[in-house]
Amino acid sequence: MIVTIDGVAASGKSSVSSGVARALGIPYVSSGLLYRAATLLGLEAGVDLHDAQALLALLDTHAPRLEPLAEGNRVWAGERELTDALHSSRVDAGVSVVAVLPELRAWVDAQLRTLPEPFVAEGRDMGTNVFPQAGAKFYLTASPRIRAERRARERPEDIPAIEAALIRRDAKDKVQSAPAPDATVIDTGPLTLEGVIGVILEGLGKGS
Ligand SMILES: Nc1ncnc2c1ncn2[C@@H]1O[C@H](COP(=O)(O)OP(=O)(O)OP(=O)(O)O)[C@@H](O)[C@H]1O
Ligand SMILES: Nc1ccn([C@H]2C[C@H](O)[C@@H](COP(=O)(O)O)O2)c(=O)n1
Repeated sequence: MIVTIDGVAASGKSSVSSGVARALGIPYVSSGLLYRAATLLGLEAGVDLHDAQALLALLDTHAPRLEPLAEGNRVWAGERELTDALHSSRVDAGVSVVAVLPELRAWVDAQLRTLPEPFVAEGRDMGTNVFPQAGAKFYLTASPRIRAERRARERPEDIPAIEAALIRRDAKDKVQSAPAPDATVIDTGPLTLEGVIGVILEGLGKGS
């Protein structure tokens, strides 16, 4: 079984997916971390983030791999753990450039499609492009202000700066971020994290 949870930036995809995965006793898969890993490696090597061939060469050398655990995904490049470095504002600002490159999308999709079921997959195009056959699909939204207020609890920048960056990233990610026609769209704005997880479990017939 595959459950997909897509949505806009900072809409709660990874927190919600982790909660749903733990309730189901299966892993979740954070596809955005692979785009973030490619971005981090590109920034560290000083390559042009528009240069797909240079990025693919780095991915070939460092071979980053996703460890999809229910409590939180980790990314490794050989013995080095990249996870903590993947959510900096620098990576946030560059990742949308990398994520529109067809060659990079093909690389991420190929990694994801090797993973053994069952799992919850979160990202932008899990329900549309990568796993169109998924048994259940959800799509999370919330206003930019609410998302910025939530994110401000974990970043040093102030709410207006985070909100502006989220609006910019939404625009850049728009092409690959449309909800699947058969996805249940959830406005998380008025809901707590536990509330969103509860709505999804209810939708899966696993509610309490
Ligand atoms: N319904 C909610 N109510 C309150 N806080 C929430 C809710 N959903 C998520 N959060 C909080 O919002 C922040 C962003 O959530 P999270 O990192 O899961 O989003 P994301 O969509 O995976 O982000 P990104 O697109 O940047 O990877 C976290 O601090 C999380 O705890
Ligand atoms: N399936 C996906 C997952 C992610 N992306 C892009 C869009 C984001 O800007 C970036 C990081 O994702 P996040 O950690 O914010 O979920 O990667 C995508 O295009 N497709």
